[in-house]
Amino acid sequence: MTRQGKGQIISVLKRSNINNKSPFYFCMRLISSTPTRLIRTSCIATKTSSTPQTRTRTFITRTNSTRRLRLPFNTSTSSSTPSVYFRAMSNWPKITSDNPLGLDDPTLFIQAGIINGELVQSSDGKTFDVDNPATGEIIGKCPDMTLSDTVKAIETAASTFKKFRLTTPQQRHQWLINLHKLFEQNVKDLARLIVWENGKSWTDAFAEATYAGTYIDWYAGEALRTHGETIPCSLPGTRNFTVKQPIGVCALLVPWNFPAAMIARKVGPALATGCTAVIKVPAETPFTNLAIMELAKRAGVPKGVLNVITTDANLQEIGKELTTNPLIKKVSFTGSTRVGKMLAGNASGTLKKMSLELGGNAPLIVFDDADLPTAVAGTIASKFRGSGQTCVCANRIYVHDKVYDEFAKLLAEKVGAFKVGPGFDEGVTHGPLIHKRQADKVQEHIDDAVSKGAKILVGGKRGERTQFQPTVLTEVPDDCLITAEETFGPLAALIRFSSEEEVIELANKSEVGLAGYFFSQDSDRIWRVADALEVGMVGANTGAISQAIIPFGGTKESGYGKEGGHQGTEEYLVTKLIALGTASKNAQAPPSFD
Ligand SMILES: NC(=O)c1ccc[n+]([C@@H]2O[C@H](COP(=O)([O-])OP(=O)(O)OC[C@H]3O[C@@H](n4cnc5c(N)ncnc54)[C@H](O)[C@@H]3O)[C@@H](O)[C@H]2O)c1
Ligand SMILES: O=CCCC(=O)O
Repeated sequence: MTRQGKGQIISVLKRSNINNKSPFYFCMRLISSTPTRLIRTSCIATKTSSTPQTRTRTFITRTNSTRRLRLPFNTSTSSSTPSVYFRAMSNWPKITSDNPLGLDDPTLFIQAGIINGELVQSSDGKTFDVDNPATGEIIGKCPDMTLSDTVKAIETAASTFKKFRLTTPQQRHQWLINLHKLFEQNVKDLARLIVWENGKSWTDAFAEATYAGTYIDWYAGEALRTHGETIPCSLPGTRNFTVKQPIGVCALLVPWNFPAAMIARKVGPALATGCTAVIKVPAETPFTNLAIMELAKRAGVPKGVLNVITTDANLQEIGKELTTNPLIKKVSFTGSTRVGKMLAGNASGTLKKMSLELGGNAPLIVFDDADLPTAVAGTIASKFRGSGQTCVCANRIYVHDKVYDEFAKLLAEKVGAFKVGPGFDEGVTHGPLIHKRQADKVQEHIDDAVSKGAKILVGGKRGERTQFQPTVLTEVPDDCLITAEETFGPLAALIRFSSEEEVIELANKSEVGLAGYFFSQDSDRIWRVADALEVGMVGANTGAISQAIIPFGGTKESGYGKEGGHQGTEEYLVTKLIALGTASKNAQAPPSFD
């Protein structure tokens, strides 16, 4: 469904009479009866008693805005003024001045940090802007919180922990159940916030918001399953058992690429186990995180349990505080290997428990016995999610010589049909990249590979701002930037191989090892290759592995610790042994046998 309307020309700025080919300019005011933000124009210039000429120009503007357009109409002899039509896409939220992001529930748009349940500004009064990567337009502001704000948040989390640790599993289960219900009820608003600040397509954002909710649901169950053990005892008169206790105050540092799912899979286990937290949200995407905090409050999570720091300028010193302050007992970080190593170095001074979910450089192998349509679908699912800005994205695609050309053709057909644009636009499958530097990196990887002999089969071009066309490169040599480091963008690099031994060696050459994928219909090979890949997660005949119920995490320099599954719960617990003795008169000595 699209909304349609007609714009009003307010003035024609220039009209050349020199020759028929000169363009003219006009200034127009677009008036929409519906509160619509994205407008596409299609201009029809009519020559008196002749066929109208149509020129289409796509741009984004606010409702009722004035815009200067330069369009090459061949109408210098015409006496008529062109008309402007616009179409607003149905996924664009309906905005008003008191609901600038067009949320069903505008109170979910929070531009503040959170300490002890209060919405707070920075102690030095500074703020930073958050923009929409599709347009560069500022969508809101957040406090640029300081070191002293962070210390206050840590102290709040520490004092709240003394009480929160005593809550029952049933209470925590109920809060998480309530929160999951709120995720479901507000899934569209969460998806809208994701599109506004991260830029991903509406379909991707909706899928992410739904996926995030599954972590809350899973950890609602986990709250009831933090069982200890009883252990046979070798000491007379003693019984051994273990209890699982919450580790304490957690520092949770979340990235921008999955603004709902990453916080959900850290906050979920923290709440399930009775930990409190200071959450450092990314400057690019704070609003989805903050909306989730508002939902947690509505779910009944007590104040002081989840404290949020928003910062941009003070990132370094706040990151340091969160990884060195002795009140913090655990750090969970998702981001680059470079930053992860630095934070782990900081945290080693007080031996904090750490979970690090860092960069990947996933190999994806298509063997000659693969079912090619399955391999193409799996490659697309893995490579292009979030426009390639996903830690488990396939990065190096090894294709057997015998099926290389056919696979490349099938993949290019699908990738060529993708539509890149602002995430709310109807039909857009892939949104822009988060930063210009991400788009530059994709460009650099393409240029490097092409200079070494690779060919661009489809895509390869930049679009408006940070847009990048989904790209397939063929004949990529194994010694280029793409194979050495994760692109984190919509670039599928196809590398030839001819034997299983060779490709396993190439796949394992990377110093990181998060995910790996392969496609084969030979059951013996499936066992062999799944065993041989040096990664934390393997997708065999699938490109989609992410689920709340699995242990998500990597090996080598992709980090350590798991998120999701029951393993993810353990990360927030300490196991305590209690050896319970009895009065010596009751203790039975072990019998002796002749
Ligand atoms: N594993 C993932 O899901 C993931 C997510 C984002 C980025 N990355 C990787 O990182 C690369 C660069 O992206 P980036 O520049 O956003 O990554 P980054 O590691 O610089 O940033 C990731 C997160 O860490 C925070 N951060 C950065 N420096 C920090 C510090 N000193 N203290 C505390 N927090 C800090 C950032 O604010 C952000 O929220 C990508 O190309 C990709 O390879 C991976
Ligand atoms: O990019 C990080 C995580 C993505 C996922 O959970 O699949």
